[in-house]
Amino acid sequence: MSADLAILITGALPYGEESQDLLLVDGIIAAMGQDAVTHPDAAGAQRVDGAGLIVLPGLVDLHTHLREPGREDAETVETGSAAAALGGYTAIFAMPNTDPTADTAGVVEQVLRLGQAAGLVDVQPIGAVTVGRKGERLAELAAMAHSAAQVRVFSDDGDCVSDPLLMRRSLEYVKAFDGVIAQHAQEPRLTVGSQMHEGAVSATLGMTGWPAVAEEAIIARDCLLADHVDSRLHICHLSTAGSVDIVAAAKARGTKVTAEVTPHHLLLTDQAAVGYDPVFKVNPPLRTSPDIDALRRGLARGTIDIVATDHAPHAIQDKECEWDQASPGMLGLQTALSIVVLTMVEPGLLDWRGVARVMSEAPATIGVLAGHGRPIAVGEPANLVLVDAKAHWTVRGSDLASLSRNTPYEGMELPAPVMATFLRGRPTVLNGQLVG
Ligand SMILES: NC(=O)N[C@@H](CC(=O)O)C(=O)O
Ligand SMILES: [Zn+2]
Ligand SMILES: [Zn+2]
Repeated sequence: MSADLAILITGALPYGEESQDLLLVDGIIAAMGQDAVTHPDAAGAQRVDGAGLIVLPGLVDLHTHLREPGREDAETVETGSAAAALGGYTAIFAMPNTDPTADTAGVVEQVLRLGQAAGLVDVQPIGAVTVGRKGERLAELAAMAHSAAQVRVFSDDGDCVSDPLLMRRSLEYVKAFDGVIAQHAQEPRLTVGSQMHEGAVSATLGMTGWPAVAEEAIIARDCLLADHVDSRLHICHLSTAGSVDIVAAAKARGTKVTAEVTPHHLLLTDQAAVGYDPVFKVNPPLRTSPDIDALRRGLARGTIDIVATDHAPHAIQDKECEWDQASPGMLGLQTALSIVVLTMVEPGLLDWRGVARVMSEAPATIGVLAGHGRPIAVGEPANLVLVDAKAHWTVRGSDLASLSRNTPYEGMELPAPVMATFLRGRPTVLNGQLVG
């Protein structure tokens, strides 16, 4: 019997290593190398020319904002899924700061089903820690965990779970189902009215600052809490050199803490604010060059576990306005891999195995997501991305699949465009374009 769906990728380079053919049959990597060509399903397979292209496991984003339900003018599950597939992702975790908040089994199941209907990536909902993300009482974490969405990651992202007792209780609670609390580390009292990083540039511009200590104080507290109750803690969008040191110290004493950095915090600094263009307004704010150096080194040596996009689409009227009125956040899904290549691979800080680790394997492990972040090997799910490491592309917000245009990289020429993405052996992207 012949296969329903067979694809032969010829001459591609798994992890940037030696050239091989890969045969994908009915969602699985059926054969590799010489066996791929002699396999009975190879003759009838659709051929994809992979000559010279890097093959990685499909990317996994632990931190995406889709704006559905509630702000479908800024992004929908479908448009965000398209941006993700074009960026090389096969799975994304959707943050719960929607309207209504994803704090019940009903809402997380709605997001799950919208993702399945779009069918471009696996959309895995994140549940809110507290009801309405108000930081007052715990949401029904177990109901979300045991729902069809099988939520394992919980976060009040956009806001910090600042009450230490609620934070402790949530950490203890999610242990029952191997859950993790993903903390947006921002001490609210130290960041009242903050607009950008507190430092020399904010002083010159006369903007209210968000000091590094407002992030670091919460990370230190939560590492101690996670250690005390022996639970899993994940730190969202870590942005300062001091935060890297705190996480390194906590890991050294055995705390179950993991951490993420965004592409924009690996590249951009608070200097970007001098033109008062709100496209550069983001939480946590863009920091300084020494912070960037520490983040890159932290990611290279594993103190920081993953890169997550914090893809945060915002409608034009929420971004193209006065800086202090603008919503914080920037697009990330379609540019993340290119920025990681620019900031980590090209300077020699990370090889392609390292990229697979920080953008696919480790995020899937932290989020307890089966079928993603798996090795490129026979018998494994065919979730794959093909990247042209020798080519470049120019970022145009108007060309991106997102409904919003708030990319901080407008007009920049970036390396390593995504050429193809496969979700369970089916192409979602070919020749850099969405399929179907
Ligand atoms: N990162 C941001 O600046 N904004 C995020 C919220 C968040 O990640 O804190 C958003 O939802 O827009
Ligand atoms: Zn956040
Ligand atoms: Zn976020």
